[in-house]
Amino acid sequence: MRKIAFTNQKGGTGKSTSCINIGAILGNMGYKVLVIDLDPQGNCTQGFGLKESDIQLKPSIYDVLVNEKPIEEAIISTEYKNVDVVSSYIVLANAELELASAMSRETILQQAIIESSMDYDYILFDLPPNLGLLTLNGLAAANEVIIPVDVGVFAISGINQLVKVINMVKRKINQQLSITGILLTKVDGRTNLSKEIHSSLADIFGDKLFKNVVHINVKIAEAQKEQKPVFYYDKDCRGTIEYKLITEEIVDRVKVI
Ligand SMILES: Nc1ncnc2c1ncn2[C@@H]1O[C@H](COP(=O)(O)OP(=O)(O)OP(=O)(O)O)[C@@H](O)[C@H]1O
Repeated sequence: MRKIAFTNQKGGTGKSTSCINIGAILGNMGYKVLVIDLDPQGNCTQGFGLKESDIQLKPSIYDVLVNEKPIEEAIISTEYKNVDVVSSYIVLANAELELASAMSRETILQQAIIESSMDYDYILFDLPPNLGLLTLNGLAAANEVIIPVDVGVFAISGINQLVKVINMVKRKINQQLSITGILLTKVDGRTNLSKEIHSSLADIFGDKLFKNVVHINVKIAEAQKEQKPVFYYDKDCRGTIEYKLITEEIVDRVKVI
């Protein structure tokens, strides 16, 4: 079972978009996929078309973390092939405070997954835009990390800080964790800036930088507004094609420990 966390403490870098679209494409390829939404904004939950009425019928990730509900009880199936979701909504924002004095608070999700009998090919975690307790739980439960980087607002200092946190989690709570890839999102093909950033990230991260990138594509944003993965919104648009290429890279990528 591959467990991949999408993380970047910067907001709006394409974490949810990548999680939704890569999850949908993996599912369509025949892999069994669970998407765990760890962001109180619930973008991934909504991105798979789940409505408040679907969410209220089941425990959410909040109940798994704070109320010790077994994670299997929080699984909701979506209308998209092979994709299930553990949902999140705004109440999850309280978890940071409510768990502040809990025992082993960074590894609650890791334990919940270990204790479950879930059988997925891929678990994808959408993490919030900060380096708090929810992010730590995601990094502790995953064994791989993908860092979506918005080239338009890129800052190397932010990536360096994130890599330090990932290394700290690896040393202290999860030796399995490794960076699978840096994914450039919202690339504007008309500017040289993207090319410069691509080559400076390639110098630092070498093979870890995905060969494929995601360009700015209006269909991706439209699909998200319609609460659908772009693959199911427009099969032939550039956004779908690029996310398919990236998903193939993820499937083929040999883990670098
Ligand atoms: N390639 C793209 N082309 C056009 N719009 C995009 C693209 N990728 C993401 N977006 C849009 O950018 C916005 C932010 O994306 P997204 O929600 O995936 O970022 P995030 O990193 O998950 O954000 P947050 O940090 O707030 O959780 C969304 O409105 C999304 O539709």
